[in-house]
Amino acid sequence: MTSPANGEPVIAVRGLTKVFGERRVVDDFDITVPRGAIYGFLGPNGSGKTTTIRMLCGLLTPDGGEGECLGFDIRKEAERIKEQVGYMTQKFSLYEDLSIRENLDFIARMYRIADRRTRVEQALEDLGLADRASQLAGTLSGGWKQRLALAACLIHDPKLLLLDEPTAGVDPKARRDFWDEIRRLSAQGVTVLVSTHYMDEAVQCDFIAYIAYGKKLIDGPSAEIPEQVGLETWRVEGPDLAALEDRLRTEPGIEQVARFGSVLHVSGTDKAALEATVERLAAEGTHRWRRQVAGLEEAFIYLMAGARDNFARDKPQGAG
Ligand SMILES: Nc1ncnc2c1ncn2[C@@H]1O[C@H](COP(=O)(O)OP(=O)(O)OP(=O)(O)O)[C@@H](O)[C@H]1O
Repeated sequence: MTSPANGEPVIAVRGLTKVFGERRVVDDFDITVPRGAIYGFLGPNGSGKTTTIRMLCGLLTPDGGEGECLGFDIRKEAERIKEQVGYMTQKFSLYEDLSIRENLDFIARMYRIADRRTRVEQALEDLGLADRASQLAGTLSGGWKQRLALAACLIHDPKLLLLDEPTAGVDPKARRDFWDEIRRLSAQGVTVLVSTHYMDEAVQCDFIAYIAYGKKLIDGPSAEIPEQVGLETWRVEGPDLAALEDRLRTEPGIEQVARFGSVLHVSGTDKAALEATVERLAAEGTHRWRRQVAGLEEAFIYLMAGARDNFARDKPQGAG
């Protein structure tokens, strides 16, 4: 069976393009995903993340572009790709009137898994679902539904997981548990591509691509994203931060004020303008100012703040 060797990327596509009507919803998109990586897709609603994911796994035929996923041609060998991909969609798509075990058994039958019963019991154990195996899927909370959905898309041992906003609407504790599971899978060599709107998920990714209006605006290892965004950041602490926060938002050179506990992180892309403002405010002597290395958190807040729902209007505005 063809499969990418260790050093080869699991996904390598170039110029991926999809047009719906007159809209180019994915535009000349390149992406390379190394084996075992957790790769995050960030971007506003409607920026083309789902469409890209669907083209990568052979569910949608691109109008332009080429490449391989899991060593198979995304245009000509879509069926082979689907066999080895676990795809978790935004919408819960399992049977609500079947139990957890019955749902997994059904999926295992669809994949014609030889040792079906053992595999289902194993999946129940691995995902911590064994105690609830008889519970109807429709009666599960959001976090448990999502765990079941993950178990279902892992049942055939996929090499690549495509997760489309897997934790939307799930509470932070369930989200952390989910991510522990993703890390465990990644450590076993499963490659994960995940789209998200959440900062706490973005910071878990090894690589990030930021997408707006179907175009990839930024991508790279997570640690390099802040530099690419080009934010200069200062931290400030002292009395009455709420009032200071309001004031800072009107000062020149300050594009973002984010609160982290008892400090504010103040950022901008115009270094000189920001420094002039900081110097002036620091001279007042009421607050302590210190230069701060911009992290992924600041970069993420900056990117998402600039983003609006794509295609909500005809003309692009404020992308990224
Ligand atoms: N089958 C389709 N026919 C026509 N337009 C479509 C189709 N599928 C998606 N679109 C449009 O393409 C654009 C990109 O949608 P897509 O779902 O890929 O974005 P997304 O980044 O995943 O958004 P979200 O974060 O909201 O899921 C949207 O404007 C959407 O309405």
